[in-house]
Amino acid sequence: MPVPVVSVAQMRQWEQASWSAGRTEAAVIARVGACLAAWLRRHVPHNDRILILAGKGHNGDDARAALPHLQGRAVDLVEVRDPETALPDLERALARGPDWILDGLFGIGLNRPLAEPWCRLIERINQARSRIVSVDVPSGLDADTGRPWGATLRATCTLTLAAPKQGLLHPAAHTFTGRLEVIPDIGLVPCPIQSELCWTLPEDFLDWPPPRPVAAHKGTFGHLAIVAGSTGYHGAAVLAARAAQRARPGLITLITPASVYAVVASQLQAVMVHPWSAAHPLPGRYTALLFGPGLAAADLPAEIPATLARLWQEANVPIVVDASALDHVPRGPIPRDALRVLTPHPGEAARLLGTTTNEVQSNRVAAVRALSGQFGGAWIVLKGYQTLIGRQHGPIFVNPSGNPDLAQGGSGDVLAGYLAGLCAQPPLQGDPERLIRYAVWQHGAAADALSRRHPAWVVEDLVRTLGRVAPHRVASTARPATPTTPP
Ligand SMILES: NC(=O)C1=CN([C@@H]2O[C@H](COP(=O)(O)OP(=O)(O)OC[C@H]3O[C@@H](n4cnc5c(N)ncnc54)[C@H](O)[C@@H]3O)[C@@H](O)[C@H]2O)[C@H](O)CC1
Ligand SMILES: [K+]
Repeated sequence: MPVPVVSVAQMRQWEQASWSAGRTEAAVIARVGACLAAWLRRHVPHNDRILILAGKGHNGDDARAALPHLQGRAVDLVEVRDPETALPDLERALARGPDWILDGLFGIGLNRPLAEPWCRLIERINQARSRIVSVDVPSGLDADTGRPWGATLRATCTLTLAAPKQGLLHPAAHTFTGRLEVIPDIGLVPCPIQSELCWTLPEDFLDWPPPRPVAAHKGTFGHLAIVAGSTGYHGAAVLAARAAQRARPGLITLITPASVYAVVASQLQAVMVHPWSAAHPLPGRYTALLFGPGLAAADLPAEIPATLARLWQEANVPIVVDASALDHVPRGPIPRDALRVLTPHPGEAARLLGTTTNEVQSNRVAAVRALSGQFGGAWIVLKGYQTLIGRQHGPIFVNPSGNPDLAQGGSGDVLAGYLAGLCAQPPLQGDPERLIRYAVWQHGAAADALSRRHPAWVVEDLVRTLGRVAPHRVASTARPATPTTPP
């Protein structure tokens, strides 16, 4: 289940509900310690030195509770109850050159500006070139607003407990949180809080996509039509088609302008390729349509935008629209039960909304709501760091996977193709919310798997890895998700 994004007050409410139901703080802290240690054992090379900084509140208790589970590792513990008296111990520990610091100085209990000695201590830790893993919140950050209370540790990774705190998702917080991960199960009662924003967990997909029926044949899994590519942009069509293959619909047909037909067709085998013709029956027998990647050249046949506009308003099969094709989607109502998905990046979202990229980025949730409102309640995938998925009403999901190595031309074409390949499959069409969340998560998780092995990967590698990352439970003792070796 995705977890809600919460305020500090809501987190306290959840905590209280747990204690009232008989859960104990001691048991929760012990479990948090075990989860933190499991994360460290998984990510920290065996000979690396770890420094645990334990503050005076429960955030410190959490960090301290990891210690018994790190036997056999080089670990120092420094208790920081007062910044001035702790300084000599801290300097001694830093002189030992810790590779990693587990930051348990302050969590959600920080509720006022930090005095000068605390700020100096925090800046001193930031200067020590260790990788910082923050427990719950980077120490010094206001977990509600995402702004520093004077000084804040700059974490490589923040392991937030039970649910992400709203301030951690604020753009101002990103340089302090580093990569944000959620440890969902710390032993509290089921979450009593509802929130507009929900955080997707890898374990949401442990049973998805469902197993294929033994007697299935290619007709079971639908037929995707992709309308993509144009002079100068033929590669986008090829990438989208190859990514769609990774989603494994029964059949894929790519329809591309005659000007690039030969070069596109020569790069694909299992995908059927046709030159664009207004006579080609759409939606015809297809079970989903993708319009977009590479439909950007000035000489694009005029019937393509017109066909998209007609199908968007009439066709009763799922339609995904990406990239330049977004400009041809008509505003207003869409057929009642037909799936419609738009996948803009912030620049495209700004163009559609008649605003600036900065405006979109400063309130991404509002941008999703506004776009969906304009386009008849369609699903919006607003790409970028922590991609958002949602509609005009209902929950908006934050995707946790992906990393800056995805910032390369073609990665959006790959997402659109993969997403459309899933949309085409009748056995998956009953749960569009999970389908879209899974496509976005898998795309980011494939990038993460590649980056763990080698950062210098290219989009063609992404296509090869897509669909191969197995979802896992966060902070379990199981191995992290890694792709299997491509055949
Ligand atoms: N939320 C949960 O369900 C659980 C959270 N856990 C962890 O506990 C912390 C919150 O613990 P708490 O003791 O309330 O607060 P902190 O550890 O963040 O420490 C606050 C500590 O510092 C004092 N303080 C506040 N502001 C300042 C300041 N500007 N200068 C100096 N001192 C300050 C405050 O008075 C307290 O003494 C949460 O983040 C989780 O890590 C548990 O795991 C249980 C479940
Ligand atoms: K912390």
